[in-house]
Amino acid sequence: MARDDRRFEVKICGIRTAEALDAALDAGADLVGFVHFPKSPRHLALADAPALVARVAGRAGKVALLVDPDDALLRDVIAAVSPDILQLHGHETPERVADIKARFGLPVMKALPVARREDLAVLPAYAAVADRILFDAKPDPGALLPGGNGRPFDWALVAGLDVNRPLMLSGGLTADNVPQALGLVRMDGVDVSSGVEDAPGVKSPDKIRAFVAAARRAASTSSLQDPLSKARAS
Ligand SMILES: O=C(O)c1ccccc1N[C@@H]1O[C@H](COP(=O)(O)O)[C@@H](O)[C@H]1O
Repeated sequence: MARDDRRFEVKICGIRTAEALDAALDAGADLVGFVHFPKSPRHLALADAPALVARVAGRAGKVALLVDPDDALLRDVIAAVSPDILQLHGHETPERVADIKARFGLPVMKALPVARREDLAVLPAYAAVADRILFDAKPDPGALLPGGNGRPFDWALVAGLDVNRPLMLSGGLTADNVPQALGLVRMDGVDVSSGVEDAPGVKSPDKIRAFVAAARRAASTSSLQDPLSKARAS
């Protein structure tokens, strides 16, 4: 599908409470993310997942976020969350991404950590097997979390990419900076966790509403911009 025909998607990630979920759904988020990673302050225990995700009731796509999961964990998370998309946010190789897709029959969004242009060398290999690509800031070596650090990267690095897959931007996005980000790069969607929180793991309904509105406004003008893409094409 050509990029212009795709709906711009807003994802609110790291949801653990009914209040946050309802805020995301009422604000019109397209995707809601549930983190299964015990080191994260946004970790959603499998036992708590079914009751929470039942509230989604088809109003948004459900994304299960995992970090280097083995097959047993994937099976358990899929049973508890019934996700529409698996988000792989670890060091999964392209071969493992293809293997997970084949085994579990769900679309996969692969997160790629970005700090420098060289980090994008792996993009073609992942774009060949993943259904979507998510760009996130590369964490510092030894960081506790591979994502969800509330940290932006140089968005210009992902401007003007020619990839036949939906691309999402994440990493330190907020209602305040998402217009600037989408003014610089054209993306198929944005993903946020820390930027809609009052404290790590504590979502703010007000910030969720503000982010969804700001992202939608910015996306509606972004397709006219992407100055770096235009400069590269000419
Ligand atoms: O949110 C987490 O705790 C998390 C844990 C492990 C891997 C990824 C995680 N979050 C994802 O990271 C990006 C950026 O988040 P932020 O907005 O900078 O906080 C986003 O895709 C989250 O889904």
